[in-house]
Amino acid sequence: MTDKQGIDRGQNENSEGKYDRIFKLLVVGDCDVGKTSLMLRYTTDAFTPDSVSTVGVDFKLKTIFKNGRRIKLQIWDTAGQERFRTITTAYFRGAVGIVLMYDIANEESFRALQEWSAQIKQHAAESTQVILVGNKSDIEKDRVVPTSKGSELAEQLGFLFLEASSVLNHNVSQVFEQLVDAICQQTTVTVATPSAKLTDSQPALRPAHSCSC
Ligand SMILES: Nc1nc2c(ncn2[C@@H]2O[C@H](COP(=O)(O)OP(=O)(O)OP(=O)(O)O)[C@@H](O)[C@H]2O)c(=O)[nH]1
Repeated sequence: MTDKQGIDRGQNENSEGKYDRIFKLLVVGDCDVGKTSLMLRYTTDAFTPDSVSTVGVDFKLKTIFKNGRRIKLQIWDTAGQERFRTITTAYFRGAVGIVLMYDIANEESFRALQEWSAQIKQHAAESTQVILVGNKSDIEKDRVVPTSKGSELAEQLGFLFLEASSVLNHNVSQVFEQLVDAICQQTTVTVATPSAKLTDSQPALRPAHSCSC
């Protein structure tokens, strides 16, 4: 059901099935920090140790239930490689939530967060919620980024923060749940209409409308 302003108030159905809300989320960060693994662990509950480097972008869908509403998450996994940067930043537009990742055993991936946050500020909407994720918390012996450094940076940037491990399935669902909670707490979120196409050549959703979860 769509009201006069074109805002979806009821249940919609498109080729991806029924939903009340659809949120476009993006997973970004340097190469090899574990973006694909996190997305796959969350959407398929599987971990594949020999995952291949993402080329461009890819997405997976997952439906969750919140306050009796069916929320479809459209989770976009982006390539960490610099050569894909122009493509991946185009996908920031229309994202209501971003998972920004680094590897707790890779100092360079942590330093790169300054550049990633600058890209987010430049290309994403001001209302976009961001969660900083220190990944690979299972390899504590190789840790070079203390938890306190991660949480301090997140606080400074105004982002949520968690450490996670796709290997151990530690905090994986919490990453997405906390991000969705933050999105739902806002009064204005981007809502896709039933006609929104899930193609990788059409990354943008419809303009922001007021709604709550
Ligand atoms: N120990 C450990 N290894 C992980 C974890 N998550 C991913 N990895 C490994 O890290 C490597 C990179 O994982 P990917 O998920 O492909 O990383 P990515 O960020 O998607 O990489 P790009 O697509 O190249 O940007 C792979 O060898 C994974 O098996 C984790 O939580 N713990």
